[in-house]
Amino acid sequence: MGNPPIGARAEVCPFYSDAAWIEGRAVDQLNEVAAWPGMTAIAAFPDLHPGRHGPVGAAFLADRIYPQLIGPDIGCGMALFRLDLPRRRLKLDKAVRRLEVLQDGATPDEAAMALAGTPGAPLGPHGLGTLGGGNHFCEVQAVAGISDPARAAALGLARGDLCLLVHSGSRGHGAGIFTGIEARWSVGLTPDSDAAQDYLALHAAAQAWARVNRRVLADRAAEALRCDLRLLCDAPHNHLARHGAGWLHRKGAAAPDRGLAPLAGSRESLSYLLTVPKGPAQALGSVSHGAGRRFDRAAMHGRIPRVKSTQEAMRQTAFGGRVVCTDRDLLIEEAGSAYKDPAQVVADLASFGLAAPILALEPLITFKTCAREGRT
Ligand SMILES: Nc1nc2c(ncn2[C@@H]2O[C@H](COP(=O)(O)O)[C@@H](O)[C@H]2O)c(=O)[nH]1
Ligand SMILES: [Mn+2]
Repeated sequence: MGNPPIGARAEVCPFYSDAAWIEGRAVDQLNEVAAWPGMTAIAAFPDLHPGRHGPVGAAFLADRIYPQLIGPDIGCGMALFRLDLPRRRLKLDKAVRRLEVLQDGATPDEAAMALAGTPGAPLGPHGLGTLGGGNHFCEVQAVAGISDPARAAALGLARGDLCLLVHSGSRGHGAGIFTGIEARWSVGLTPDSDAAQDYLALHAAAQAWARVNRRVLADRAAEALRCDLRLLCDAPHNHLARHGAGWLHRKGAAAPDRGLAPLAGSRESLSYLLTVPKGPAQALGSVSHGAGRRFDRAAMHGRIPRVKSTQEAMRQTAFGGRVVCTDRDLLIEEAGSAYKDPAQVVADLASFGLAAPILALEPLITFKTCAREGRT
């Protein structure tokens, strides 16, 4: 393939309509990354928004490896499970109390057992079974509407059924790997260099660790709710993968799992389960995983007053759901109004033939953090 000549730019393919809320700063970032050495193609999705080292909500194909496009949360993803629990048996306040165990993380024995024999094992058990901060969450949801009855039935899902959506990644492990390599990334790592090989090995471990973490979180939530659960799909959205002769960097762009991907809205809007067909080659086998930020964290502090009455009100949602978040800054920064309209994101993806909704999920309990000493 060879490097493009200096001044050449990767083709940027936007998969969003004029109705999408896209910040100019995110488009500027796309254009900057398009001019990076060795960048060959970029797909931008309707959840696109500015990020620290490049835009979020996009997939980047290059002939070399840019760790900064993946960022610290290597392997972050969304796993959706069906809960074997009738909705009438879910008592919200009791369930909220029981879910507080999620703050603790796995015991060392549980963690060691869950990691044993996986590529994540060398990273060790520290932090396993914890969500982390920011927009990570574990959410009990109910099927609120079905758009594709045949696919929903094939997945064993009907209106009112309960699901669990877990959004988490590799915690401090990914961050440590990223910091360790930081000084060497600026023009990308050539794939056969020692630095690239080291990064790839650590990246693979972090990605596997993150997947185990989502499973452990889900198992602990199901145990707390006294029910069984079944995995529907686990789609990572911050990672590096081979793609033809190049390296595909997904930054907030999901790799579908067996043709399925969750699309998270916010704690105050619907989320969706999508079916993802092969789609156009320019989409680089990727799709949106969320609604995407509309306002950054600092802006949210200007939009929502930090007063007690407002904070209390934010712990209940328009769906009658509960939000477990004792961190007052996080409660504001992650309010539903921080995010774009997920229905518009889904409509844009559908109009480009990238995905179609199977069903919509309403949030019942969004667990983020509670005032209880965790294990880690
Ligand atoms: N159902 C919920 N969705 C949420 C919540 N907080 C954020 N989100 C959505 O998830 C993605 C995550 O983005 P990432 O870049 O950190 O991977 C975000 O775009 C939101 O649309 C929530 O509490 N519940
Ligand atoms: Mn994420």
